[in-house]
Amino acid sequence: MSGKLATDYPAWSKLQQLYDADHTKLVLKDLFAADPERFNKFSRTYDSPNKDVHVLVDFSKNLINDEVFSTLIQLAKEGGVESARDEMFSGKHINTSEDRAVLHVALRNVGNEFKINEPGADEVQGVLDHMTQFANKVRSGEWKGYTGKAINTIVNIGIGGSDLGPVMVTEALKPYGKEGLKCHFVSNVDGTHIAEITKECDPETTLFIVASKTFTTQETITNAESARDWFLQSASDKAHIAKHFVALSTNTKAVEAFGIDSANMFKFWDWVGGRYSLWSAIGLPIMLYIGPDNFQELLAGAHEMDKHFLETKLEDNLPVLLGLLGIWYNDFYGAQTHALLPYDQYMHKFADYFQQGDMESNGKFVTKDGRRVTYQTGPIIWGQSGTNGQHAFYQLIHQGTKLIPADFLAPIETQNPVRGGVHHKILLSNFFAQPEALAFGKDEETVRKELGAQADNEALRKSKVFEGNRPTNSILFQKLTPRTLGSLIVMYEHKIFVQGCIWGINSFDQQGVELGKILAKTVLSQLDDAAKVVDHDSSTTGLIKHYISRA
Ligand SMILES: O=P(O)(O)OC[C@H]1O[C@@H](O)[C@@H](O)[C@@H](O)[C@@H]1O
Repeated sequence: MSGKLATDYPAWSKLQQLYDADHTKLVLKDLFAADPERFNKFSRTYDSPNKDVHVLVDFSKNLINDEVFSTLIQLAKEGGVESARDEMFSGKHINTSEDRAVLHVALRNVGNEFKINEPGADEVQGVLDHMTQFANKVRSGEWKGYTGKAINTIVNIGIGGSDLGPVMVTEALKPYGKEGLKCHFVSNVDGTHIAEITKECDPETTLFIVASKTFTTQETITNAESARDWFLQSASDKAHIAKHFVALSTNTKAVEAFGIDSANMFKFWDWVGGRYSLWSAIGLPIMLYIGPDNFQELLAGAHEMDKHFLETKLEDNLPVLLGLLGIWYNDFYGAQTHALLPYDQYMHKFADYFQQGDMESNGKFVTKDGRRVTYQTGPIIWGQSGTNGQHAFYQLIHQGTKLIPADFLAPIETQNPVRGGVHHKILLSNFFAQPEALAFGKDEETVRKELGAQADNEALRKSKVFEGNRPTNSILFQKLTPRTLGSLIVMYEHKIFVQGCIWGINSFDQQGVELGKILAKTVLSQLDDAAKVVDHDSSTTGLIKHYISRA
């Protein structure tokens, strides 16, 4: 990356000029009327080499014209997206603050197509084999618990990147999950989480997966210790831990100190960021649930999208296009948020997953060379599955005062063609209608006609107007298979990369999560005695003392 500010690029200045001069003219109704080819011009299809992943990205309902589009592409060129991408794939230490390579692409390097020399990259297949052997044993019932029974419940204990990926993917790929195998996820340090989950578990048939890159995360270690206590209440003998606890980590010493046999540790490497780790050993709960073959499909779909990102020219490159469009709204229109709206119930955790993926990556105010940015960086990511969102927050997207660019995602084929597919047709009709309504709205004249005798009621009339011109991407994919999901996740991963590159920030550290952790440690040491509560402001002191006085 160049160490430049985004504002240094001529294309950035040109985009500002285009926005200032033209944004009032970028009216979707007019742009579509003026160009019958707009859909063809501003949409792209992606087909995987063997055609089993198909994705259509329609970005024609964005507030762009030819000039804005070509200037955005120019921005990607000037911003060095291509060279930064090549540096990432080659293993250069682009995570500069931690002096690390960023090689999640090495975790799904199916067929070893990319030549990667980073230490550890040659161990990826060995760990996958280890995971596969283990998953096969558990899934077949060969792996026995301490009383000789097979495992029927897995509990992943992890947080952040060691939780959200496996949660999202196991939910998304439920149709591929092993029947009779229950998957639970404990993340929150709130004792309620582990207490409620263990109520649903039988110690004789439960496998705990302690997932932590560092193996020092307070929440995870606390939950793992509580799970171990709960388990030993029944199993008594510590020797039984080996059959019921495995670890996913980069920290062998800490895993052994916890009492987990290193033979039951699945390793990964410091060049795997937490929020990019579901492809690594962190994916073990996914593999246990959907099986090694489907996990391999997930990796294959991811790898194919990596290749697309690496080899496709910028104008046709899906992550690049999504990234640039996001910058247009984030930095020129002043949009604060971006909504992810999957019309597939199985993807109900998709927005949660990319909240971490995007916001922990690009929520940064200094550039890689330590300068404060003078522009907006990462957007607030939010959303939920359609059609639920429509009956909750779409009011604000349609008629609120904020611009909320949104991605609509939907499968052409449903996994559940209930009553001959009637549900899916209704679902998809909403998927098509909402972006149409957002783009074209409803003007006052139309409302007046519809209202008839009531049209003179001005307040009523105005309340029914939809201004429209609200931008969306519509992303249609064939079916939510493991391979397709792998491709979709990676499309968004690299979108985040493209944006971080242009903003000149390090998308791969997360210093912003540290301060709160340190302060919490200090507070924890003071919570049992009011006399110990020192060195805080009066608000924090008051709150802690109030708690102590009533606890
Ligand atoms: O996997 P471990 O090390 O427990 O970290 C879990 C999570 O911790 C948070 O503080 C963040 O830094 C996340 O990026 C990370 O995924």
